[in-house]
Amino acid sequence: MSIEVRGVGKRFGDFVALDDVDLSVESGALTALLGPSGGGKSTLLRIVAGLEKPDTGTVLIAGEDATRKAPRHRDVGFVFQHYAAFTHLSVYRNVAFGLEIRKRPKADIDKRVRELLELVHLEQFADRLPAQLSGGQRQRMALARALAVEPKVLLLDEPFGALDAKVRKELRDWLRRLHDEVHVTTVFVTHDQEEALEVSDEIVVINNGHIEQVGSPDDLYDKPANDFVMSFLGPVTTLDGRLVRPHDIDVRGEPSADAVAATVSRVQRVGFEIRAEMDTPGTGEGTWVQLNRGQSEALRLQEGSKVWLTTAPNSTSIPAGA
Ligand SMILES: Nc1ncnc2c1ncn2[C@@H]1O[C@H](COP(=O)(O)OP(=O)(O)OP(=O)(O)O)[C@@H](O)[C@H]1O
Repeated sequence: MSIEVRGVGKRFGDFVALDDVDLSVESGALTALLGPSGGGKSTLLRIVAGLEKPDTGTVLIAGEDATRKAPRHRDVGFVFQHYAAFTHLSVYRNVAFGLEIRKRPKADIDKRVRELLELVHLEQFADRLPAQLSGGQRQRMALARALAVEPKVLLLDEPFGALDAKVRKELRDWLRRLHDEVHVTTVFVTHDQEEALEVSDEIVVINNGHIEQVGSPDDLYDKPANDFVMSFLGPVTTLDGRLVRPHDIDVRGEPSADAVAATVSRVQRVGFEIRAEMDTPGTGEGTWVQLNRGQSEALRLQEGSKVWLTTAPNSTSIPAGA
């Protein structure tokens, strides 16, 4: 079901957490709210969930005005980072909880819980207590519990935030596959650009209570609206007054008309890549370039090498300070 946020503002005292935010989330999409800490992502998610009241504006869920509805009347499921499971109830009973309080027939509850445990790959852990699960398994249980009551919308606040890098990666692949199976409109908060780029259909970049840009991962990466979005989505450097990705700079050993002359000031190997820092006397700011080992060896790059830099054809660049 679609979500429409119109003119939403929220202050905490004098502090403006959200400033006149408009957002449309398409039915069935997997959308990331991405941005730095304190930007307003969680506040926006909590307003959609009904856990926080906006000062101004409206929230529509599936076309209906939900602004004044209590969370339990919004048909949303949510999962937060520090998910509070019922510690004394089994995994099965945790997932069944929402259905039990809605007094669904026992046989229906059993069927639904078994289906969900299978979906989240926890069928063999039905009788365990939450404390006997790993962090990743607990998050999957939380998702099964949120999905149990068939919400129209699933809201996830940093769902994998507290987990180590490998488990996060597994869970986000799994979330993508799960979403492809169940297609529930899902919005998740993350400050991790890789997580957003990898998993979502659409990314909403939020900073300082404003939406900076909304688009597909490719749109945002290839056509950033401003230097904030460009910098937030991946590494950047400057060349000739423009912001450019360091792997989009071509390094040549010979001068050419459009190239900027530079001197290598430092060469550093980081795993499979080579990072070369450059002094570009004509243009002020230093530039750094990402190369692979073959490229670096072919150019015999070392401190003091004279090189010429251009941006690769079809690469993304925007004026610095846009
Ligand atoms: N209940 C509150 N009272 C006062 N200030 C608040 C409250 N909730 C949030 N804020 C402030 O509003 C701003 C936005 O917070 P929010 O949690 O939405 O940011 P976020 O983008 O989700 O950040 P993070 O990634 O750190 O969770 C922050 O500066 C925060 O300190």
